[in-house]
Amino acid sequence: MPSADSTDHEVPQVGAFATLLKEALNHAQSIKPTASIEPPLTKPDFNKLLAQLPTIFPCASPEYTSNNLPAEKARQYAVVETAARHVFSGLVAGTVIDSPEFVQIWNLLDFLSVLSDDEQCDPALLFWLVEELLDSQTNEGCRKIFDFLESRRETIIAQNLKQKQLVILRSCNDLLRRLSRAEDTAFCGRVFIFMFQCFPLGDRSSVNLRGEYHVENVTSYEETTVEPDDSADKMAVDSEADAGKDGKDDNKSTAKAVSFDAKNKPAAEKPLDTNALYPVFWSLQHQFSQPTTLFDPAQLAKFKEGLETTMSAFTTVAKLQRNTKGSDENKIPQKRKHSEDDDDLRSSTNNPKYLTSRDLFDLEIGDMYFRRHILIQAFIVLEFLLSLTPQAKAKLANIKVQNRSVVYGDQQLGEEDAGWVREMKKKIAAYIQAESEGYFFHRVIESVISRDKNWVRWKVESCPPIKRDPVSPADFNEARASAKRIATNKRLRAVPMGSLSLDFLKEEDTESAMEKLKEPERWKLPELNTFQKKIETDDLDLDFANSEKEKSEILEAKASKTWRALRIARRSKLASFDKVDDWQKVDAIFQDHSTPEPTEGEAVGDSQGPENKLPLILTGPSKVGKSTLLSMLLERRKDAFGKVVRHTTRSPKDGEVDGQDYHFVDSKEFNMILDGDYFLETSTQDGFEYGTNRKLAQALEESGKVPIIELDREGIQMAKDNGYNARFIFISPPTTEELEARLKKAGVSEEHIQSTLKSAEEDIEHSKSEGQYDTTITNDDMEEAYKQLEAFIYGPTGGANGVNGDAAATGDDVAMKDASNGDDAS
Ligand SMILES: Nc1ncnc2c1ncn2[C@@H]1O[C@H](COP(=O)(O)OP(=O)(O)OP(=O)(O)O)[C@@H](O)[C@H]1O
Repeated sequence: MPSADSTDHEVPQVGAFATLLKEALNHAQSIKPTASIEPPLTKPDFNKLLAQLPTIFPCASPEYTSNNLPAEKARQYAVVETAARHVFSGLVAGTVIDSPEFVQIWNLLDFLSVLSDDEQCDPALLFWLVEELLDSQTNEGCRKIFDFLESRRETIIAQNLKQKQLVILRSCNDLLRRLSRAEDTAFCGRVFIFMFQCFPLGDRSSVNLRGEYHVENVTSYEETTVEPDDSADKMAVDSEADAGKDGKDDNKSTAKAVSFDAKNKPAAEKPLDTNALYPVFWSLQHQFSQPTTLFDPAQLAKFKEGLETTMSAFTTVAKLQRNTKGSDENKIPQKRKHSEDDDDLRSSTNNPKYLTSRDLFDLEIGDMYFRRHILIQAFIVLEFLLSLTPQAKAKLANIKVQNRSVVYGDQQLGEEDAGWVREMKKKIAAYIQAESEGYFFHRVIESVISRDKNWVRWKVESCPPIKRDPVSPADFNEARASAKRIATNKRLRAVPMGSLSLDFLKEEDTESAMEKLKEPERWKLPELNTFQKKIETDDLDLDFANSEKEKSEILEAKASKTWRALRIARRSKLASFDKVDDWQKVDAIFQDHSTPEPTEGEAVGDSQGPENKLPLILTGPSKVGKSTLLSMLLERRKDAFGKVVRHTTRSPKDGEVDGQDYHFVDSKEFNMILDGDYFLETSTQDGFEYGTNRKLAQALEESGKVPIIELDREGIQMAKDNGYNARFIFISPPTTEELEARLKKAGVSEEHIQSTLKSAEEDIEHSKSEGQYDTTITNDDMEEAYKQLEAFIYGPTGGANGVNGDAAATGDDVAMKDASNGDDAS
């Protein structure tokens, strides 16, 4: 039994427990002879000592019963705390954190953790001591303490977290206040991560509810201007050779930077004045770190100008880098070589600040990763600006309790500025995507930003609890019953509307009944021309109708016939639809009697799918006929294919049907799909999001259909970057004139026609690069193009993602006739 150390402590139990603690420490040292934090000591290591507790505190025994138990327990906790603090302060005062003896503190904390889980001391005691320990140590020492905390995190927060939360939060916040976020980011990050892991996701204790910015993070740079160096027609090329020749360059980095040598510069390329760019570029950091300064119109104007200058400089740099690629002299620096000194420096400082020396500037902007870093900052600030548009604010209007600190109710971004922001976002997105693995990188940024928007919204909503209560059994049963009600068929008609009677199946003679099923009128579609006569008769009847009622009945009947006729004509006479302006006059669809009969294998309503079930992705210039070919395929090969309809956040236009033209969803739903990583491609147009949900394609595949997706070139690239396995088909126009004619016919404005033709040429050029598409089909004659499409789809099963060499042999015609010289390349 431990003896009471009554000379040191007025309360005998304190002395007794302090002695027990010391025994525990000695025991710990004997079973863990190392001086390291690991391994943690656990309850079985201290079982013998725990068994002695009831001799000091009778209430520590599980069998102990008393009416006064809570008071006795409170007294025990106070005694344990006093003794523990006493031992602890003795140890802290007598050992330094780097010494091997300091392991005693870790052992003491482990013992207290065991006591706490055993309900023999206050649950927060361990953290109170940790708090003191943090206060007593330098930053370096605090890192060690965090090594301990991180190593024990799961066990020390597993029980009674509520009682511990406050002290954890207080210690972490105190520590964060001590550490400069700017200078000790990595450690700050550890502290934050520790907090995030300790607290439930929806806990608002550490949320920056007031939306404060870290305004002390000032980026300083050399403000004095430097005269351009005319002696060398280059932009500060840092090469070892130069540095050797010219003593003046001694202070420059010895790593090779991107070359801006005028000799290698394409004639049209504007030279880049990095001296002028330097202050403009670095001044952006001011607005990046304090976006609210942009409420001042002068600051906003400066920001716009600065970002535009930076973007055009980045574009020039990227072009120069592409042009000089391959030349050893002008290699882009991939990584600086670090000397050993550098390594030492990096391990002792965690300096997230930009190095803003003028000497480094060329090297920095020549580095793609550096440029990306800046562009991410720009993206964040642009998103912030967009949150000030009336449209963005309207989305918050239905939030009842708004956290005004993060809404900026009195600020509004004007239409013109909003337009600029959207354009700039597009520009930056295109820039990022064009660089190495840019699509993937851009997608990551988009996902992070869209997630962040959800957090911002949560803050705007004043952080409502995110934990949902479990559904009560009563609610569950009610939901199940109503789902059943909805899903259960209503009373069925004896014969579904428009269906032929199946009564004959009841007949005794099953064989003849089955024969009747084979009768052509049961499964064959009526001939198109049969409708012509019926519609003509309706027209005649209309002329002789005696009353409005009779007239409307005839009109209804005619509409039904016309609709059915159009559906049949759609399979083979889609081109004649252009001649139909009025639904009352559909003669055009009956006129061409040379409709080709369905060829073998092209059976009407044939549901047989191709052997190769890989999804098909169709692309090609606008109005080349993608949708037309796709509709033909869906119609002629019923049940074999299914179109994957894209999602969008924009509202439906006149005539657009939800689920048919697009899935019209709100941003929240869109972001949920994005967050789930279900989009195989996304794009932004006029501020609205578009995306193809791979789940829809998957669902089609699961139902036995081959999914068909219509995408533009960027979409295809994204799908490929995402590793989407599909067959890629490029639809090419026969000539630019023909494409122009189709564009005109479709009512596209002259200005758009020119830009569409230009991008069509780029698409066609791109399609010729090897491995881009599995096949190219020239859509001259629609039926012929359709045949080629089927031939490819049903043809020999080849690879995908542009590796199908066989596909080119299936009659595809890669080249577009060159309209300018009349050269028919086909
Ligand atoms: N081979 C063809 N000959 C003549 N006209 C055609 C041919 N193929 C398609 N068209 C017509 O061209 C127009 C555009 O076709 P469609 O809408 O299918 O193009 P698209 O490539 O899907 O266009 P977008 O990409 O803009 O959606 C339609 O009026 C269609 O009838």
